[in-house]
Amino acid sequence: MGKPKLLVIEDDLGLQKQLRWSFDAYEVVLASDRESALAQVRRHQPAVVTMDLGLPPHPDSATEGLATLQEILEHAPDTKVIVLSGNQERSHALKAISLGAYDFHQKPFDADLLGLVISRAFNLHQMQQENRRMLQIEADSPLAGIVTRDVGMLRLCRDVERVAPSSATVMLSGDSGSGKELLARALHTMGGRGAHRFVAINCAAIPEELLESELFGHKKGAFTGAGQQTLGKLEMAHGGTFFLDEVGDMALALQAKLLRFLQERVIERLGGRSEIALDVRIVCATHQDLKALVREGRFREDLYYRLSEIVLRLPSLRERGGDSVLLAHHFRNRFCVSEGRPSMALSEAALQAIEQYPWPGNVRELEHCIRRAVIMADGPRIGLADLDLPGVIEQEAPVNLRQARDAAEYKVMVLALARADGNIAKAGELLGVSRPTVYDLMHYHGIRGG
Ligand SMILES: Nc1ncnc2c1ncn2[C@@H]1O[C@H](COP(=O)(O)OP(=O)(O)OP(=O)(O)O)[C@@H](O)[C@H]1O
Repeated sequence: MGKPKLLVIEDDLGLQKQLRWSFDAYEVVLASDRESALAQVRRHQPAVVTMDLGLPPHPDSATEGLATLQEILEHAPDTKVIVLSGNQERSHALKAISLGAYDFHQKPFDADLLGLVISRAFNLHQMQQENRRMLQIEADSPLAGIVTRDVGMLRLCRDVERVAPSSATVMLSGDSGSGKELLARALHTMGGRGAHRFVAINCAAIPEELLESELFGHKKGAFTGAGQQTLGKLEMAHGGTFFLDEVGDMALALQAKLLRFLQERVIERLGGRSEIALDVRIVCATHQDLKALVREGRFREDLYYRLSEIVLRLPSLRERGGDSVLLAHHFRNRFCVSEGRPSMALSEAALQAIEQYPWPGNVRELEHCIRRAVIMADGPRIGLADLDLPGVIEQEAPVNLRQARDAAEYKVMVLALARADGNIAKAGELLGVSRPTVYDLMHYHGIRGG
């Protein structure tokens, strides 16, 4: 990726150069009047612009500058325009802000301070662009609540749309936290059962001896402790959808009862005698290889075929190209709102780590990680350390003497060249070194001549 583009609108050539020297972290493009400024905006679409209000043909008044500002914002309303103004022109600067300028800064400019304002403007612009993209992706979402750009996931969402109106029993297979319940809910609402209940049960989380009454309900006194009649979860889901999570963990005896329900669509409460007919759509999920369990004799083959009329496999998060970063933005937006924090950005290092981390706990792990980071981050930026990812260590500030010297030398070079207005001989005098040494140093630090 190239450097971000900064447009400098300034008719004083000396100042133009000075700004370019000072902000060479950006690709600085220049303009000296309204026409060239608009041409540069159209051509480069810079995120941030610094502008002098006194532009030709009326360098002594703010009219031309304010008109240029208005035209830039009409053409590219997201552009962050920073107005550079003299002390006596405060009212003009305020007028510029009322017309939509992002900020103003007094001349003569202080490179460090203006640098901060510019960098904040770039961050804000980037965040606004990301949010806009996010809203668009959410609006384009193939299924409500599902955020993805991955081809495999998009195909899967289309499959969900297709099977939702049918009465087929669907099995969702995929790693833990990959979104199986989310898809089961989509099947429920899109299958025309949304007015009724979606009831979920996790077979791995409920002790074997309780699971039967959880599923089928019981009559008063059906077993010790059964104080009153209780509806089973299947009955509660009448008219709606019943989601059986981790179905591979169900004990064999109960598997037989579930099979009977799937064949006859009636239940009998524990301790009861009458049969109750139910209209329930069954969706089940597993992270295990059920076929292998069938081979090992731990899962009934006939039940397996009943449950897997249609099998949909969810890719793990690391198989979905680009989705981890996309979801990180999505969760950051969501948690900034729910945790009452102002908008926050994810740092470049954090985004890189998110992209590279394998996410064994899938979307759920990412969701928890971003929630924690939103709560714990000190400033408006989520850094690598805030993510607290196992095995990812933050690069520390250089303690190496050579690196520290290089950094200091670079800073002084830029300053001298700016003061000397790009004149190499003059910069050499200021620095106390010869012209060829200035050239060498410029070459070494990758500083371009102006
Ligand atoms: N594509 C997605 N877009 C947005 N949120 C998602 C997506 N996939 C999953 N989530 C969110 O991630 C979390 C975990 O998803 P879910 O509970 O559906 O996973 P699961 O596969 O059913 O997990 P388990 O197997 O552990 O029960 C939920 O909060 C869900 O809303």
